[in-house]
Amino acid sequence: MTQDAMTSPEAEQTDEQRTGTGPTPGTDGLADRTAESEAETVVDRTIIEARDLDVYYGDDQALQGIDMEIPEKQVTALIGPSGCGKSTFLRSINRMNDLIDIARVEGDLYFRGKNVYDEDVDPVALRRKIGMVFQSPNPFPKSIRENVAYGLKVQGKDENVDEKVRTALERAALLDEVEDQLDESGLDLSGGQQQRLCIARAIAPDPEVILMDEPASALDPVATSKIEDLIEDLSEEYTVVIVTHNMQQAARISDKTAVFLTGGELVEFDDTNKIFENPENDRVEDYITGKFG
Ligand SMILES: Nc1ncnc2c1ncn2[C@@H]1O[C@H](COP(=O)(O)OP(=O)(O)OP(=O)(O)O)[C@@H](O)[C@H]1O
Repeated sequence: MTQDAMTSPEAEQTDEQRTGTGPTPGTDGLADRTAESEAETVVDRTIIEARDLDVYYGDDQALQGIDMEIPEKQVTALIGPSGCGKSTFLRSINRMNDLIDIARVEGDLYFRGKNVYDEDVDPVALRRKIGMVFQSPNPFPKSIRENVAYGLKVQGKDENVDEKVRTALERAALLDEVEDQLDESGLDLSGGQQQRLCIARAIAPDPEVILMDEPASALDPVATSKIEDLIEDLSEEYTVVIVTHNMQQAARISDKTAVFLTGGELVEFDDTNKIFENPENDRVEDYITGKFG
């Protein structure tokens, strides 16, 4: 998927708006971060948990029985050969697969202990807590300021928009470069700057999780390096889950690595050092050492 459906007007229109009254606070069925984080401060706390998750496209099964616990405020990389289901898993976390007619999900996917597939979860609200950045930088054909302010306006967060825009640009390591051109088109920026603008757009509504689907694959090495530094910085504040084809990138920036292999199986999930230095599974070792894939 190349379209930034997470933050696009189409995504807001396509999704059915549902108002939930679940067991957790709020009207979207989802827990409130402040209340939870005050209650508990545990290192390596799980924020996303998949339990026996299967995803099908029509009759074809793309993911098989995935079990995974993703820790809060760390970088988790999803790696594996083409077609093994990495993007499908990423999209299942914030229900982007809902937008694909033939996609069907079975099993459980919890965000802070709440199953995101429960009836009372509003997928649009879920995507505000779990933002997404795609492979190709795709700013709207609008000013830099409007690009970042988009998510805030949709939510009716109209107060202090300029300040919030600046904060998001600063967190995305872009403010210094664009401070004097906030009213110029986002499309006039370089590819790397456009991708950081898309990251600023994703973080402006203050999500808890940022999903990234090969965010640097269309960029040159210098721009890639900036995005990698940024991802490491972002993980102090956010949970980052990133799909990458680049094993060196996964090794450089992630804390945990999940290795998917053909058939949509999660073969190994562990600390990144362990996966790259001493994997348990022979097929993972073969993949890491380039014997296949
Ligand atoms: N929208 C879709 N409709 C039908 N089948 C799909 C769709 N998206 C993915 N698939 C299929 O599901 C399987 C997993 O695809 P997915 O894109 O999740 O894998 P991936 O590991 O992210 O691949 P890549 O690294 O090439 O992006 C593949 O067989 C793919 O053809």
